Amino acid sequence: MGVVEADMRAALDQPLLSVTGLTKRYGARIGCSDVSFDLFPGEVMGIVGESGSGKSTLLSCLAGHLVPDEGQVTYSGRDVLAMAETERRRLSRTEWAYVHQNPRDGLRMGVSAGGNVGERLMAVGARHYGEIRGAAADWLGRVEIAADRIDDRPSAFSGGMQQRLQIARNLVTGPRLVFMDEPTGGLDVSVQARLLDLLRGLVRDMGLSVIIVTHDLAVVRLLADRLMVMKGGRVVEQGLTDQVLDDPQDAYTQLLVSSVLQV
Ligand SMILES: Nc1ncnc2c1ncn2[C@@H]1O[C@H](COP(=O)(O)OP(=O)(O)OP(=O)(O)O)[C@@H](O)[C@H]1O
Repeated sequence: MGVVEADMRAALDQPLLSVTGLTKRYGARIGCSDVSFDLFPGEVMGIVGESGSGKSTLLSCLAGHLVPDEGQVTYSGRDVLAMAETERRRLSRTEWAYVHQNPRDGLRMGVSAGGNVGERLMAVGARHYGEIRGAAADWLGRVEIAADRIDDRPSAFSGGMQQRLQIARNLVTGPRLVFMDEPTGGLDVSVQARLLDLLRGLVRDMGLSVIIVTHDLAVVRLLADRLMVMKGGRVVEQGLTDQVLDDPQDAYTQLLVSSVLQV
């Protein structure tokens, strides 16, 4: 084995994100409690659980939108919670991305579709107008938005198109770690299926590491390598997605899986 290959193997053996004992309280109420897991490069982890189980709180703590009360988060060997705000912001613009459930929260509605994608490149230093527009056009194509819509504002787009635009805006800078909060929530079933297919292709092609929060087990079945089930702020079960869904060990997971099968 060559030195470069050995180095790459060693890097892949290290978790990209390592979380230990993460706890967030809202006064006396528990948001999430004692959450621990490792996420490896190129891995997709799904977080499922009923409403109020702590999924969004956990994702917000991981992405740096909320400060946890206890625990450790290490990204690529760096202590995220000890980072200066400027450094964490830089990570959020470069190596991380965050896809919101509501595209309006992740897009600038008053800026054209091309501008929405292009300004992310400018935020990481791109200056050449022709190249920025070229990259934006390329990314609109990758998320199946017609080239002649590049100058339209997102408010003129359907919900599914807005979500695809939000994904393009997030991925244009080539992040390594993407946080997704119910990315298919609020969309029609047929639109969801198309979006999921697109997401799956992008995740695979770009080798992305993803943490995806959803209440939809079909979404994790399709996208996630590993699955974490939450209830009352705690992780009740985690493991390989197929294993957890086909042979759930925890009583709550069994209920969750069987309730979906009965629908
Ligand atoms: N800003 C807040 N102030 C007080 N309590 C909060 C706040 N945000 C969340 N909580 C509480 O923390 C717990 C976890 O909520 P969280 O929103 O993380 O769950 P969730 O699994 O994401 O739910 P949903 O699927 O409905 O978004 C709940 O008991 C909730 O009431």
